[in-house]
Amino acid sequence: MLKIGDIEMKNQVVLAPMAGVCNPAFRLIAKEFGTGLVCAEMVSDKAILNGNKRTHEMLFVDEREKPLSLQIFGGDRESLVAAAKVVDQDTNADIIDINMGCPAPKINKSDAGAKWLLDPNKINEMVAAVVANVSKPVTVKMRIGWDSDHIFVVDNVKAVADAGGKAVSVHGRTRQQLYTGQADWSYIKQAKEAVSIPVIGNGDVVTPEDAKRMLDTTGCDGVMIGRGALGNPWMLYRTIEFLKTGQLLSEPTAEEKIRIAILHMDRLINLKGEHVAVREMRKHLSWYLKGIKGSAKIKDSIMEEVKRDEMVQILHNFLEGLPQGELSSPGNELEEVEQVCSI
Ligand SMILES: Cc1cc2nc3c(=O)[nH]c(=O)nc-3n(C[C@H](O)[C@H](O)[C@H](O)COP(=O)(O)O)c2cc1C
Repeated sequence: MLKIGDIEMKNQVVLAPMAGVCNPAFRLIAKEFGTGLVCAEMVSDKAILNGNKRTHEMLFVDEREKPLSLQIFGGDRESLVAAAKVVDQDTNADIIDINMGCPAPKINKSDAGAKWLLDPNKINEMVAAVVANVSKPVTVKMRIGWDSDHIFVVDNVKAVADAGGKAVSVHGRTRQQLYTGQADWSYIKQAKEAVSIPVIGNGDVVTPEDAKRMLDTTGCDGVMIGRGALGNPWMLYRTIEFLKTGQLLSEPTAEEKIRIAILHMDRLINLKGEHVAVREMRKHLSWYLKGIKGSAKIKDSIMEEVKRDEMVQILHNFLEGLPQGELSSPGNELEEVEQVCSI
């Protein structure tokens, strides 16, 4: 089981933090699909300290999302500690996570994200300073290293553990790799063997079988899923069920995908208003529709749509035009979904 500090997750499946994706609308869906721990998108320490309205919204945590991990990033110890204190005292988050994996040049230029990976001593001092100033458990999410010549993952996870960090997530790629190549899970195994705090493995888990293979081959305590869950929160509950029972549930029907996509859009509208939400939803809809035969022909109209009701109409018209077989496949997955999730 996955336990971080005193917080026990109900399973080992973790939704990865994803900027532009992991807001309360999607996190809640992931939670309703059974996910043990959901992570919020990263928030800048400076933005937290400046306290603008948008950042304040990013710190909002719905009671139903708990346990939830809220991730902050920054390159300066003082401001990271100060931002962590705000998250500790003023938010409903359960865990404070520090980003040490972001490869964006703009972020690395200010010594934040993956830049930390070059110096285990700095990591140790910074994590210790955050831990000393907050009461919530502190965790770190990192890549294995900066580039193939600077892979300090073992020293870095030890630095986190020695500083009082309560868990570490390891994405099996270097900063230089960005998202290319394949995540190297052997480093996740090395990390797990180096520390006694929980290690959450991450990188290229796109099927329930991948998740089991990662747990079995690395010995990690939890499995973090990012891109595999985009437009596909079923991946999360199918993984949970597969790990629990060994049973591989069938994929959702087109009808089910569209039902959840509309629920996602409506929650996003509640959160951000129709103007922003419908535009933001375009990318999600293209993910939800992936793999549904014939969906390419509505992609253009979705990309241009600005109104919720018209978007729903496009989706319903598309569904009506689908042959019966596309609506319900042989497995009774609608029933399976209802059993597993509460929506
Ligand atoms: C759209 C997107 C946004 C991301 N944003 C964050 C983020 O805010 N914080 C973070 O630590 N990682 C972020 N990541 C990295 C993921 O958390 C994860 O480490 C990476 O996608 C590898 O896992 P995967 O193969 O399961 O996708 C992001 C990834 C994607 C695709």
